Amino acid sequence: MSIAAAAVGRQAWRKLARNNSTAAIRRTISLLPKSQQFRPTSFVPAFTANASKAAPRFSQSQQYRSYSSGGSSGDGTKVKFWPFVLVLAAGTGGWVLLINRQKNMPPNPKQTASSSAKPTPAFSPSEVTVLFVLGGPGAGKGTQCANLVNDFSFHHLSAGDLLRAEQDRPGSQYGQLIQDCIKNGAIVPMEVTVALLENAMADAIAKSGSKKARFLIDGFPRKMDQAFQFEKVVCPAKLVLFFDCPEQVMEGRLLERGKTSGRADDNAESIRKRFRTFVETSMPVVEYYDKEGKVIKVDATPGPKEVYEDVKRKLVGKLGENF
Ligand SMILES: Nc1ncnc2c1ncn2[C@@H]1O[C@H](COP(=O)(O)OP(=O)(O)OP(=O)(O)O)[C@@H](O)[C@H]1O
Ligand SMILES: O=c1ccn([C@@H]2O[C@H](COP(=O)(O)O)[C@@H](O)[C@H]2O)c(=O)[nH]1
Repeated sequence: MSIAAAAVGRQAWRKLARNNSTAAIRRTISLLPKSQQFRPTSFVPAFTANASKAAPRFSQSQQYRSYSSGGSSGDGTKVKFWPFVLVLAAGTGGWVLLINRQKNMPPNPKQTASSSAKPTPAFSPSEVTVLFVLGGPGAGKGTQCANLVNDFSFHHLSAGDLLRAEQDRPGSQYGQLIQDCIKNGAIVPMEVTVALLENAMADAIAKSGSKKARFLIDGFPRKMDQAFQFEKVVCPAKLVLFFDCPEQVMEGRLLERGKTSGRADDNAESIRKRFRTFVETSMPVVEYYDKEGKVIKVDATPGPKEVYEDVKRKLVGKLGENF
C-alpha cells in the first residue's frame, strides 16, 4: 500500500471516529483509493455492542436497501457491521504501514537488490582508508578536502552534496524529507545518508579499477547513530579530521558564501539552527572519536593556506608519508 493510500486510510479512520453518520461514512468511503472502495446503496449505522437488538438510530433506515448480500435479518433492523470493520481495517492497516515505513526507512535509495546480501562491513579497512572530516558549518571542511584530494589522491565524498543530489533527483522518495532537514539544519535519517555514501564509494572504487582506495567523508558522521551504522555496514574509519572554528568566524564565512552559493541553508536562520545541531548532536561524535584517540584537531580560524599546512603536517605526522 502506498503512503498516499495509507494517509487516505488514516483520514478515513479519523472521519469515522469523528462522525458516525451515514453521509459522513459515504463521503469517507469515497476518499479511499478505488481498490478499497465499496459502494453501499444503504447503510444502517449504529456503534453498539448489542447492535442486532438495538432499535435503529435513524428512523429512515428502513427505506435503505441492505448492502450485505448475505446474513440479512430480513426485518430491516439488523445492523451491518462489516462495512465499518472494512473501513476501520483499511484505515488502521494503512496507518500502521505508514508509521512502520517511516520508522524503517528503506535502506538503499538506489534500491539495489544485492545490498541485503552484502557482507558487513562492505569494505575492508585493509583496502579502503576512510577519514571522516568534521567541523562546524563553514569551518572550511570542503576547502581543505579539495587540497587533500590534490596532494594525496583521496576520493572526496561530501555527505551534504550527496544529500542535495538525492534531493534533486527526479522521482526520489526522499526529496522532500531531505529538503526540510537541510533548511532546518536537521539530520536526515541515517539510513539514507549511509546508503548514499556506500553507493558513492562503490561507484568510485568501480571506476578506479582498484580495490584499494582512500576516502574523505566530509561532513559525516554528524550523529552517533550514523557513526555506528557506517562503521558496521560500510567501513571502519581510520581517523577523524576535526576543523575547530569559532561560531562567529563560521557565520561570517557562511553569510558571505550565501551571497552566491544558492544554498537554502546559507541564511541567518538556518545557520543558527545548524550551529545548534552541531553543538548538540555532532560535537558528541567528535568527543567519542577523541576518546578513541582517532581525532586530528586543526585550528580552522586562519586563512586556508595556513590551515592546510597544519592539516598536512598533522596528517603525515600521524600516518606517515606513504599512508
Ligand atoms: N580558512 C578559511 N579562511 C577564510 N575563508 C575560508 C576558509 N576556509 C574556507 N573559507 C570559505 O568559507 C566558506 C565555507 O567554506 P567551506 O565550504 O569549505 O566550509 P564547510 O565546512 O565545507 O561548510 P559546510 O559545512 O557548510 O558545507 C567558503 O566560502 C570558503 O571559501
Ligand atoms: O550526514 C549528514 C550530512 C548532512 N546532512 C544535512 O545536510 C546539511 C548540509 O550539510 P553540509 O555538510 O553543510 O553540506 C546539514 O545541515 C544537514 O541538514 C545530514 O542530514 N546528514
